[in-house]
Amino acid sequence: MVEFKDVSKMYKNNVLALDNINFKIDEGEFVFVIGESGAGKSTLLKLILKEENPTSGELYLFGDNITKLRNRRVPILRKQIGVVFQDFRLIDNKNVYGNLQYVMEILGYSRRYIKREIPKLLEKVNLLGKEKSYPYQLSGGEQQRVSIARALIVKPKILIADEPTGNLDPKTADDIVKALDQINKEGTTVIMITHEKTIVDSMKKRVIHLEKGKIIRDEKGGKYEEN
Ligand SMILES: Nc1ncnc2c1ncn2[C@@H]1O[C@H](COP(=O)(O)OP(=O)(O)OP(=O)(O)O)[C@@H](O)[C@H]1O
Repeated sequence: MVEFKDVSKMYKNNVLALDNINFKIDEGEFVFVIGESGAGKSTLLKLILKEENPTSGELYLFGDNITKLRNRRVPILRKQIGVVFQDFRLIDNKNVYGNLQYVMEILGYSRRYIKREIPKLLEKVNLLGKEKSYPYQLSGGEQQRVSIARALIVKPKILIADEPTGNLDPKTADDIVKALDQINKEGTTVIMITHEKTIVDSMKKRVIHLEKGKIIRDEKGGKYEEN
């Protein structure tokens, strides 16, 4: 589903953010990407989303080599990937329903479909009944669940979560990870960047550990730190 073959990324300032990366993520996997600040985690995501291109190596997504994908084809690729950010990125002056509706309208879905689909999305993240609430009326965990629902609009094959629990207390963080786990169990591949040791240790999922642009560990059922 995602494959990096000898991928390196050097930015224009000569920083080598990724150094000969090799890994493959299969359909249905749940993978944590961990590593210190500057290890290259965000760069890895940017390559998957085609926000950046590798300096060398080959990148495969859904079986296609996307290394040299034409710009006009990038939106089609992105529609298959949902993204969740640490800072939620909701629209403050739209309520929960409006936040989802807005994105769906931009994507060109019909009014009927939107009306039918929003309750299903909210049900998935356990937010039915909160349609009329504005972001400021929601807890951090609820806001993050709205952003997860928004990421699910396109029915993505892959959900990428970039430190989704970074702004949340431990209990709420745990709920968010459980929501992601449930989405994974329903078939979506999940890639989650995190710094939270307790979450990684409790989930016992695959761990890809980056250090200075290199993968220093890729372990199934791994922990945050090596045993
Ligand atoms: N657009 C850019 N131009 C130049 N250098 C960059 C750029 N983006 C990232 N870098 C550098 O590449 C390296 C990897 O950065 P990256 O953002 O991928 O790390 P990270 O693991 O996501 O860090 P953090 O946990 O702090 O978000 C760092 O040395 C960073 O300064």
